[in-house]
Amino acid sequence: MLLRLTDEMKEALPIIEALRQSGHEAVFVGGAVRDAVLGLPIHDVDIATSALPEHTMALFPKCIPTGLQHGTVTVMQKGVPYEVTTYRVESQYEGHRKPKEVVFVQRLDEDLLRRDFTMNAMAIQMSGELYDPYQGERDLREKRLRCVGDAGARFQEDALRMVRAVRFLSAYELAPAMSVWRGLKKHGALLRHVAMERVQAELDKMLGSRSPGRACIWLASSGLLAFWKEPLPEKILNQVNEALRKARAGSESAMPDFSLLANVDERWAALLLAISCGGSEANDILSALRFSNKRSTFILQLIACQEKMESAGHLSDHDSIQLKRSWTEAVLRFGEQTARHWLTVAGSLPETRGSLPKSTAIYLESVLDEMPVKALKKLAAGGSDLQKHLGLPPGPWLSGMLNRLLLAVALGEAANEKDKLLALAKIWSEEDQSHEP
Ligand SMILES: Nc1ccn([C@@H]2O[C@H](COP(=O)(O)OP(=O)(O)OP(=O)(O)O)[C@@H](O)[C@H]2O)c(=O)n1
Repeated sequence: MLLRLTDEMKEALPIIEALRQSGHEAVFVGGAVRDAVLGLPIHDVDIATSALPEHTMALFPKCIPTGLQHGTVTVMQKGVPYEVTTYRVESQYEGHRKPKEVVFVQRLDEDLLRRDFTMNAMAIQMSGELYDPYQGERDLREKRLRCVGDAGARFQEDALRMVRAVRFLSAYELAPAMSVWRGLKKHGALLRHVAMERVQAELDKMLGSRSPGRACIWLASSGLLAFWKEPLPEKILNQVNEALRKARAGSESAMPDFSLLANVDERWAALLLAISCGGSEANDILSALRFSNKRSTFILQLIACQEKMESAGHLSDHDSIQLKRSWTEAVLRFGEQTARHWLTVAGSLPETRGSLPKSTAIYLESVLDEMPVKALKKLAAGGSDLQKHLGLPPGPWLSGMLNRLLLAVALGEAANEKDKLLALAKIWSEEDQSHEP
């Protein structure tokens, strides 16, 4: 079968030509080949070669030995990095305590044989000819996910492949070959040996793909969630499985509308909310998955913002003063950017999980646009102005007073002028003192 090389592959042709001129084989492999066969946009172009890493390095002045023990050299071509990996096989699985050994080989079909799925075990020559010894193209045409050779052996070699299977099933709308499904059910527990960082990266790709809702449902039916290295508390695991089981039974309407969310962390927040996780359950899941502080803070803030807005009620009642007040407090607490992200997330939620009606989102957006101040640093009076004016030493009262003034200005109940704010603070502080016992 002859394919048209994609533009990204054409850009990488000089690397293949140079390797071939020095007497080595070199071909395109991996996900780019799979996506090119499907006519989908391709991401990273990977190259496999019969050349040993030291030969590849000697050929290209601009290269980085990114994974020499695995035979991988990153070659820079017009500022773009390409992974060039020597044909290799791995020693057979002998239990997780024994590290696998990489052995370089001379033949492409041997290299393809060690790969996970038939659709990932194809190669494209520089002529555009497809090399497909394990019928990956036929499996793709027939919408089937099949392992290269024995599924159990492939999953034992690398248990993360079971999570990859779930991603591929959903992203490419495939059905698992019987052997793949049996393999998933039989070897799920091996996932306990996989570092959570790798699981997280795979789940990120899943959630970032075209059909995260379907992926979640596959994930639940595969049973893989029970076998994380960092296990989820039983209660949360049951809750997640139950929510995903409902989503499966009630079709995708129990899932967020992920197509509205471009950002993967917005998708995480929407998913966690859709499966009824509050802040503390979400925190447990994100820390088990080793999310960075920055990412989990953002996701947890989106969840906290939803909880705050839901507790205000009236999400469909624009005239509610309480709604405007809660929204203003939320913007000041979580910051303008997070509040805007929340509007998108809340609009994507299923109706059963407090979805934000479009008309309310438009109203809240206009409130936000017109808010006179959105952060403390924009307040016309600062902490030292207040201390001086009220003649009080610094203390916890100060931040309370500043936030009270900020809210009044943000709600349009006070002007953002220093003299007026100081006068207001004086009145409030006198009132507070008169109420003290
Ligand atoms: N656990 C794994 C990971 C990768 N591969 C092989 O290495 C290739 C490249 O892997 P990677 O870049 O991680 O994934 P892709 O298949 O390219 O998919 P995507 O780009 O969507 O992540 C895969 O196509 C597959 O042939 C494998 O056999 N087993």
